[in-house]
Amino acid sequence: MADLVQEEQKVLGIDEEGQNKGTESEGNNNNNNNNKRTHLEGQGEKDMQGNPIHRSSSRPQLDVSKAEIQSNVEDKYPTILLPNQSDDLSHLALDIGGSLIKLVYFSRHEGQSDDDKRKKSLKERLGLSNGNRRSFPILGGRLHFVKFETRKINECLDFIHSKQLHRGLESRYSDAAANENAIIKATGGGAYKYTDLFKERLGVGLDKEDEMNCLVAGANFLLKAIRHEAFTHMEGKKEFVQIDHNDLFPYLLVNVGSGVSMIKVDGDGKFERVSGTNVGGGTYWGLGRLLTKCKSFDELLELSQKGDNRTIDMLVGDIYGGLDYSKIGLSASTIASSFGKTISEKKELENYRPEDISLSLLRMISYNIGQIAYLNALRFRLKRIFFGGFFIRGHAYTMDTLSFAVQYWSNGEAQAMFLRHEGFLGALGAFMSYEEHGLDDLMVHQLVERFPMGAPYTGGKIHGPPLGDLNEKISWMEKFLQKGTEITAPVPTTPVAGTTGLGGFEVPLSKGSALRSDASALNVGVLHLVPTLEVFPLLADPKLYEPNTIDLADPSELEYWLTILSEHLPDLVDKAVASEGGTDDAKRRGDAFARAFSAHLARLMEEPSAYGKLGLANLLEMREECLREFQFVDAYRSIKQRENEASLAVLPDLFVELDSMDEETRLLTLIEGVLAANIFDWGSRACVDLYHKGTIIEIYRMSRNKMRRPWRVDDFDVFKERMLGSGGKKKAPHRRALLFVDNSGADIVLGMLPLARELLRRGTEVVLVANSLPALNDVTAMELPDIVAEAAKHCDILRRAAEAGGLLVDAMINTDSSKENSSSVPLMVVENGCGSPCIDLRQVSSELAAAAKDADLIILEGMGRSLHTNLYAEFKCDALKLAMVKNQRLAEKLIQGNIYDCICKYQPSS
Ligand SMILES: CC(C)(COP(=O)(O)O)[C@@H](O)C(=O)NCCC(=O)O
Ligand SMILES: [Mn+2]
Repeated sequence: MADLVQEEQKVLGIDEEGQNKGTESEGNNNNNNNNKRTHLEGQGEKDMQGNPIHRSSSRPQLDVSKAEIQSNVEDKYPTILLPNQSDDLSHLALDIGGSLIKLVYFSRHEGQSDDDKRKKSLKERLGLSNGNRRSFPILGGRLHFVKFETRKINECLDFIHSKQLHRGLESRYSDAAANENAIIKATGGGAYKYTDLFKERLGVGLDKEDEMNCLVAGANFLLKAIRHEAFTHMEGKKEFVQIDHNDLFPYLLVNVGSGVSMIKVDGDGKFERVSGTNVGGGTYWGLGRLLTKCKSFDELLELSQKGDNRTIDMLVGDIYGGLDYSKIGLSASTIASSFGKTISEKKELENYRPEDISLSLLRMISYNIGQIAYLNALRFRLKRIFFGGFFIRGHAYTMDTLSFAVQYWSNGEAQAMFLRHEGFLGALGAFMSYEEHGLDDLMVHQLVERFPMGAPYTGGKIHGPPLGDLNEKISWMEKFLQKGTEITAPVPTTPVAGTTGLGGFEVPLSKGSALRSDASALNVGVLHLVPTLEVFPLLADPKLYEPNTIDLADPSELEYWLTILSEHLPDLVDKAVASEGGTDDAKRRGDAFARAFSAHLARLMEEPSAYGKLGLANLLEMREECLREFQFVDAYRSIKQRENEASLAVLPDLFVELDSMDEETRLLTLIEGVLAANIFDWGSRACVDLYHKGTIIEIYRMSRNKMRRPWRVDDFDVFKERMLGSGGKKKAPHRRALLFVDNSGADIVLGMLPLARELLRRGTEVVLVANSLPALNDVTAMELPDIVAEAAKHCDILRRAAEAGGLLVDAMINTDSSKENSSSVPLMVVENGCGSPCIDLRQVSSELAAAAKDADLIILEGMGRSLHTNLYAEFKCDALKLAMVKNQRLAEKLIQGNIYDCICKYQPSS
């Protein structure tokens, strides 16, 4: 296959037009639902200008038209869908501290689309029952994390009001009209201090929740529900840690606020404050302010970054004439006495640099806290210490100092850890105290964190109200062109020529400069709660499963892939804009998308762990999500259509050719066909270049002709033996095969469908597993029934199987068919629950999980699903991984081969 590169030159004639045709702009249908909100009336309540608001009831106004119970009859607590409910119902909780107000709010977005109905009826027909799946009190939604400075509390109130977050919080059980009963759960001192203000401005009361309770509830939720929430921080290096939920308790939670609380946590709601110290964040800030004249805590912290504490602290070396005190294990650089050097010198405060003072103070307080924390861990035999509280603030030096202290005093036995959402522990805990949200039951696989534009500026930093609707986002991105570096955010710093696309990403000016003192701060995304997601049941051991093959913690890998994604951008933007009819609105959105995605790339370049532990799969998904955020629904739709049509036109010939072969030759030809057709990949730079040089069919033929065995990874013979038997001995066919399909066009039509047909012919049920949402040119579960229906016109096997599987009903060809009256094993389609070129099998759709129950063969196809992710995954059943490697670096790294080499990796169930 390697000489395909030379072969490219010979192929002529394709152009990549088409993506502009047949598509219409869907316009910029902003979802600014706030405007649609029903008018509420009430007595005595005031709006933001102080005018009375009239409300008809204390409850949120729901549009219950077409309400439907969504569950099986046997479900005890059925969920009720309100398809016409126009806006989110929200829960809001607050942690009002001395310097920051933290908000956690929940928004619900769910409706039953036609596709949901299709899936439901398909599942019923195929008997894919919900099994023992529970029903959920929440339908799914999003948890948002936002911060405001307490001194700007009015901004916070405006934000709550503009998003109407205080509505829908009234008791859901009572019809009482009195809005005075409306409450928001709140913790922190400000919950007491600002009660009247909230009542006056928003007409709601603050229901105070105990701070300690909230901290623990928040920490427990995060540690159990969020993957890689915790991280260690040593010598400037973050490492995310996966904590086993069954081995979480007990732990020590050290909350470093103004003072310090040390809490031994033994379980949910089970904790005890075992110690504390009055020397904490308030001490640092108070002393620091007096000694340095700094105006803010952040300013003081920033100063410390440029400090040298040796001018202030007395070191062991100062006492021992530059030598270590090795007898008791103290090096010359160990601090013997914080601020000790100042006694012997005849200097006044003005003679010391504020930077050095700040650093000495920081080290003094952090070491002290670290040491007391360690002693308490020792006292109760706790091996993990989690630090949180406003003093930490993701500040690298503080974390390093605390870690060093714990490591030093415990001789490496205990470990200091930090939490990505540490600033939100209290608010989250207050949120958890609402009883009816059902959040405490959520599990890791039901949560997906996403980083929309706006999240970096709300969750991670204080920037006032986040960007709400699309138009706001676009104009905000446009402002960067004018404002450039003035805005403290991870954005490209220079305007880019051309209408669409950015040529590359630019890293904001250096770390530690005035521009960004928070370079190492972590972003907190929006948590999507998807109760229907499940762990793929056929994973051999979910605990050992790691989807990503490439480790982006390796800086050279990260740089390579960020650069690749950046280079792809202009082309992707062109496709996206064309897919929306090339209108001015689409161009504007395209530009904004390019800037937004470049900003993410730049942020990652600057701080690789800014978004937590990311693999290549996450990066590729982030690109798709970013497109969706700017309302590019399906950038490759016309390319997909065109390639489907071209491939379907030659499919009958392929069937004839295959049917003339003996079983063995046919199986080989089929696998060759899958590998060859995987070349149609619009996500690969090399392949896209190739498409300029030939028609779809020419490229497919050429690729087929080059499919000489042995492939770079070639387990075909073992697979063949399982399929066809050996030495005259036949083997029972597989019961059910799950085929994880990849691209549209030749890949699905000339590759995977013929393979599915062969399995069906042998009596194996086939489930085609496709994306729930578009990603590059991948075929989606929505698109598949039509493609199958078209293919079935030329093939009885497919037709009968598709009828048996209910697919032709979906494609509206034969509405009378059912499983019972067909003699064939069924061909089915299920969605996989994702919208990315890769697949993380820890989070798949419930349909797929249900379909997997009876499966004894899985076939993963394509680079995204079987190379970038899952190459090393092990399964409980037979697994075949098929892909063409369409990237030179990856080929060299993973299979010591070349671009266009193929893998056919077969792993029989053990
Ligand atoms: C995005 C992809 C994983 C899609 O591959 P597929 O799963 O369709 O085989 C792949 O095209 C890819 O890794 N592209 C980026 C690298 C490159 O342009 O070479
Ligand atoms: Mn693909």
